[in-house]
Amino acid sequence: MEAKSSQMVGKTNDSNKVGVVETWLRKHRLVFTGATRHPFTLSIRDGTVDFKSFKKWLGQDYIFVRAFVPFLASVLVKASKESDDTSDIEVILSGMASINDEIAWFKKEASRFGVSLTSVVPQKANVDYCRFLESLMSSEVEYPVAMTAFWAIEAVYQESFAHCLEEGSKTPEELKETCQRWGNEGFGKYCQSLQNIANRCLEKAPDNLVSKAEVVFLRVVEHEVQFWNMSRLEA
Ligand SMILES: Cc1ncc(CNC=O)c(N)n1
Repeated sequence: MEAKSSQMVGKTNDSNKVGVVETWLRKHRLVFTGATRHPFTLSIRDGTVDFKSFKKWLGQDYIFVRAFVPFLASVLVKASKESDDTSDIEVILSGMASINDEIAWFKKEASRFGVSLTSVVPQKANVDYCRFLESLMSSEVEYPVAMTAFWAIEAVYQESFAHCLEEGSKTPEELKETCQRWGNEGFGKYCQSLQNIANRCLEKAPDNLVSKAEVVFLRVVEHEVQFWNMSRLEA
């Protein structure tokens, strides 16, 4: 029984099945942790963060978030054509609604920190990440693959910022709102919904698509690490 259940990981149909995403998270634990426990977010958590780094991240992330909108729209289009569950559209739409809020929040936050969003020059890591997003927008990229990227992008932020709000963290008062934005319980539930959608799609997908999605997951994680690295001031 034991041997069978481990062989069937990600492929079982019982209610307490282990999804494909969980198997990747186990297999690539260290890589994923590199993105969700990055020195930049850990410095927010322990209160040692340099506000210049934070401002640099804020300006760069605004550019990324603007590029994320058409990516979300492309996932919505794929879902409307390829998904067999109409609730996927609702989850994606809720993500689009929160991005709308987020753009307004970035403007408010930037003015509070004295960052001029119109004069931010995108750094190489940002340009590379946005280019990667663009490649995923192609109609040639299948829904399960795009959905995997979508989940991973959101999950890295959720796990990173939720950690800054945990018991014992010394996050500076001025940065708590940022951490709340992605670390709150509602955003956690939204990420779980994205993960469930990804799992459901991947379960039905042929092996070659699952492998493609796994590679995309790892590339998202790499891009996220590079993105955090940009906050280094010498960079
Ligand atoms: C680089 C990066 N990755 C993920 C997110 C979170 N998604 C939307 O806000 C983000 N803002 N920036």
